[in-house]
Amino acid sequence: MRSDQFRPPIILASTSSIRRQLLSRLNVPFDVISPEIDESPFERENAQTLSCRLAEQKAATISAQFPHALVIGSDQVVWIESEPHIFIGKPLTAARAYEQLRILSGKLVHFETAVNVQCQQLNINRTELIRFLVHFRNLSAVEIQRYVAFDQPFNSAGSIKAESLGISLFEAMHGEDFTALMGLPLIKLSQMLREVGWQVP
Ligand SMILES: Nc1nc2c(ncn2[C@H]2C[C@H](O)[C@@H](COP(=O)(O)OP(=O)(O)OP(=O)(O)O)O2)c(=O)[nH]1
Repeated sequence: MRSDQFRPPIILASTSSIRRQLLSRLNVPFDVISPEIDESPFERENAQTLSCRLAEQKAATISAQFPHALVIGSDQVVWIESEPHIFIGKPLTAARAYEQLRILSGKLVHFETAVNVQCQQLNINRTELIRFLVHFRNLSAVEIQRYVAFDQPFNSAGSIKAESLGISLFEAMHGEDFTALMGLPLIKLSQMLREVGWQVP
């Protein structure tokens, strides 16, 4: 699509404040509408399939109501290298954040972040999955307590805010896009938006 053609309005299908902050970095106008979907995994569903399916479902829920809009959905699934069928969600409380970080201490942890962009009217529907790997340090109980009290990562899958003090919990990290670790892969999303005619930058 040429960049001077009709550009559908953008809707971010999310309840996540960090996703809203991240999308704002791309300097495109957008609205935010929360999708109410069941995020439970299917029987024997792996992390990559789950992440892509939920990102698509979130966007589809909003796209059905606004077929003319370009809807963005995203989902992140976190799992430990040694236990691929146990998914780590958002802790929601300090106690569960503390518990999660005790489990993640010293482990190799995968953050699978999918992003879906769809527009019914323009017959667009594309999903990309960006993987990010974090090797957590061996964390003491006191370090975990101090961290949880400081960052209060209750709405972050895996109980970390990597852009904040969470980075001090890492031994190493590997991935092509740090914003994918934070919850919305902006390098890939920028490319997807350009391909449907949005000028980013
Ligand atoms: N601030 C921050 N948030 C993170 C980080 N890593 C993950 N998150 C957040 C992004 C998402 O809001 C959340 C991952 O959970 P979900 O993918 O289920 O999204 P959530 O339910 O929060 O929002 P949504 O499904 O989009 O309405 O964790 C991080 O390093 N920093």
